Amino acid sequence: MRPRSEKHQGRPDTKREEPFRPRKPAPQGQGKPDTRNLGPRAIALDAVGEVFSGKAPLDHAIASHPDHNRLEVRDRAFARAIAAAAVRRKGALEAALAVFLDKPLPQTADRGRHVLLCGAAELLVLDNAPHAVVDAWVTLMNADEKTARFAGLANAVLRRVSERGRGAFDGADPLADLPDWLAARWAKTYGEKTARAMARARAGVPPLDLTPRPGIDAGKLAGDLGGELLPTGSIRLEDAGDPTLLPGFAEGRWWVQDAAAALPARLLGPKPGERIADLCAAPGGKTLQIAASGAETFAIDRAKKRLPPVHENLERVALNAHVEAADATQWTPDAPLDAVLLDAPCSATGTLRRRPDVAWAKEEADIASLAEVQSRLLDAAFAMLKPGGRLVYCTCSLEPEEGEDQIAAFLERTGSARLDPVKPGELPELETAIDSQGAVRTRPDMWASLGGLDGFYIARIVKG
Ligand SMILES: C[S@@+](CC[C@H](N)C(=O)[O-])C[C@H]1O[C@@H](n2cnc3c(N)ncnc32)[C@H](O)[C@@H]1O
Repeated sequence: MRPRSEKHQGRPDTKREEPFRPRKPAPQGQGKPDTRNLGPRAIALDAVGEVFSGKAPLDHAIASHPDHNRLEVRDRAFARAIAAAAVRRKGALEAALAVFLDKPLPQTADRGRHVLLCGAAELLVLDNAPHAVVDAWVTLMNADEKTARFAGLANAVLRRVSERGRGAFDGADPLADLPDWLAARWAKTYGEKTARAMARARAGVPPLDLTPRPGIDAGKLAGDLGGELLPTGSIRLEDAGDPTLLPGFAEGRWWVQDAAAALPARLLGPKPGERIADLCAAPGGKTLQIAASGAETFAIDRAKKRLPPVHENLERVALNAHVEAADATQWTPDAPLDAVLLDAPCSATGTLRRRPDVAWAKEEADIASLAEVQSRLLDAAFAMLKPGGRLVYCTCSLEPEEGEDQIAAFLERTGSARLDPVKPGELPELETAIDSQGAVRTRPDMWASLGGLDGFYIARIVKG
């Protein structure tokens, strides 16, 4: 299974990026622009502006748009598909546009540039009908006095992109889709070749991964769902549609969780009767794994507003946990714990294939401040353990400061801590993800033939 192109893709959550054909092409009227049927595109355009200016994450920008609630569900999905494609493939789309632009639009013309980007995204990523696409984006360019002067240019450029833009788009360097600071970082950390493979792997929208509830026949469930059972136990589906409509959702037979995100709790190895804390728990994917083992589970998260999904997930899957809103650096258990899972807040650069906007919501300086938070959380988590207790630390980041460097510094300052190396048999067909210390580093370009996986760092530590 390979990563799919955007036109066939879906997100891991309940929202999907789906192919879309406008019901009716926007009319080619003269004079006052006709903005009928432009609602989803206008929302996508505003959302792209919010993402690139760092004002809001993509889903929030779309859902909080004043016109969002007026759209049918199908049109909301269309708005998201356009905006996500424009954000995900920014560099490649700009490369295709540049071929037909004598010079770039001025720096002051952000909105005009975003019109071209969204139009090109529809043409080259979503493969929508060129005539309707060009008409709609030219009309939108014309509809705003700040961009109207570029309407003629948009018409000419988007037409040419639809006819001859494919080569430049397909040939573009995938690293150009990322903010410059992140592309440079990945190249420095992993080398140009691997960094490019990582960027390429996040260019397509990933499949949907599910974690089956323990005790369920995962092979049979995979067959029932038309999916594939992955070597580490997750089930992978392509073109799954809305997960809440899939068989077994309501009965709690599985939950949505990237195959890499399912590894930390598996490597923790929770056992019935153990007392285990999941310290940064919301929305609760790893809490469910721990609770399903029969361990007494404490799900702690600082963000109270992120806790309702934890409760809803536990209820749907019919599992129990003590759920509490608390800062994990302040929270203390009644008695020392058998194990702690710390899925620390991070830059989330490992999840770009699922959330392409994440790269634009962060700056390089954020990594150092997040690393400080992670360091405090690590110390607090370790203090909660009884002697012999286990700590699994993980982040969905590809940055060493939030992974390898973080754990090296922790082991250096904590005499009673030792790394418990992950054994090859614990990660079937993913043995290459185990580093020389016995920690785990997954990357989006791994498991290429199976459809890739998110980037995670995972270390298992024992208290001496
Ligand atoms: C990566 S997410 C956790 C995802 C979750 N473990 C899962 O698998 O569904 C990080 C979480 O850390 C929480 N968080 C950040 N700082 C925290 C702190 N000091 N104490 C507790 N939770 C914190 C955030 O609210 C966020 O929900």
